[in-house]
Amino acid sequence: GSEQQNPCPDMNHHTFLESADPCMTEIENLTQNVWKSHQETCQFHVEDLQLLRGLIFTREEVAIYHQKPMEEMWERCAWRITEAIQYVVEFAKRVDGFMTLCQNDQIVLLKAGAMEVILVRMCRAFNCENNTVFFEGKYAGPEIFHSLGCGDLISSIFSFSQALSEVQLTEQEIALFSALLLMNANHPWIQEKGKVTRLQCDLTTAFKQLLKTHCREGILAKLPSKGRLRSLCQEHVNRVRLFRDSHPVIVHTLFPPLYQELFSSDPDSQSITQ
Ligand SMILES: N#Cc1cc2c(cc1C(F)(C(F)(F)F)C(F)(F)F)CC[C@H]1N(C(=O)[C@H]3CC[C@H](C(=O)O)CC3)CC[C@@]21S(=O)(=O)c1ccc(F)cc1
Repeated sequence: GSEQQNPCPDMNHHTFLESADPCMTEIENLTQNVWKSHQETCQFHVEDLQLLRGLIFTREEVAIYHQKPMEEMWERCAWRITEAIQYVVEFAKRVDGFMTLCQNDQIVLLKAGAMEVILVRMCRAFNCENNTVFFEGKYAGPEIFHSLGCGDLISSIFSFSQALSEVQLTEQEIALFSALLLMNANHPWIQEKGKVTRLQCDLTTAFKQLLKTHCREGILAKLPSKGRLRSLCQEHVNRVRLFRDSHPVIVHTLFPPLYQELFSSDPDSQSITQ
């Protein structure tokens, strides 16, 4: 009879949608919102980064970078990471729910997670075929960062990007993974733990739902562990502090304020979400 065709005979089409599991559409809306926020706040579109892979620094250009003093190279990278941080701040502000958090929690989450999001975003600008990354207009191998004087950190950044690019994350996966890296309710300084936990759990549901829909659950085992990302970022912070302590004047005059706040030690430095 008609019951077989229509499992809920007493509901016509539109009431069925309204009575469908609301959190399902909420989760789908959240996925769309995070994906859109990511697309709007990346510095480069992944298609452009792919197209530019043919543009690689020549040996002569690399030699010029090697002649640059350490301070200049640090200042160049500092500006670039400050720029990247500003884009990540904008990403966070566009993720549904983030702006409902109190100012303190927004700052704590960004200070703890911005660098991790930048490292995940970096894998879009990384070419694992020749171990190069997009930097200042062309693709460069690790040797171009030689004058920074932190070869081990650079090689760990490159091997991290190598491992992550093998997962071949889609933009949607990068978007949701990035949002999850930021929404970490377990951070000790969080004041409204409940609100961040709710955001974290909705984003986890959205991420799991996305992976399930695209039969991509297998990547969960290949994603960098929280510990791996955290230790890499901690290594960054230590290096930057090391450089800052040995070049106080440079850092306080030339380094962008946002960079100093992000890498500064005191956890309650003023807001970075102006
Ligand atoms: N100052 C710096 C610094 C700056 C950067 C990184 C690390 C550091 C430190 F690791 C250092 F210096 F020690 F190497 C630091 F400081 F964090 F410790 C990694 C993310 C990079 N980055 C990107 O890859 C962007 C991310 C966003 C993406 C997009 O939105 O499309 C475009 C590409 C932004 C800054 C940048 S970089 O390009 O200067 C760079 C520097 C070293 C390196 F080995 C590779 C790249």
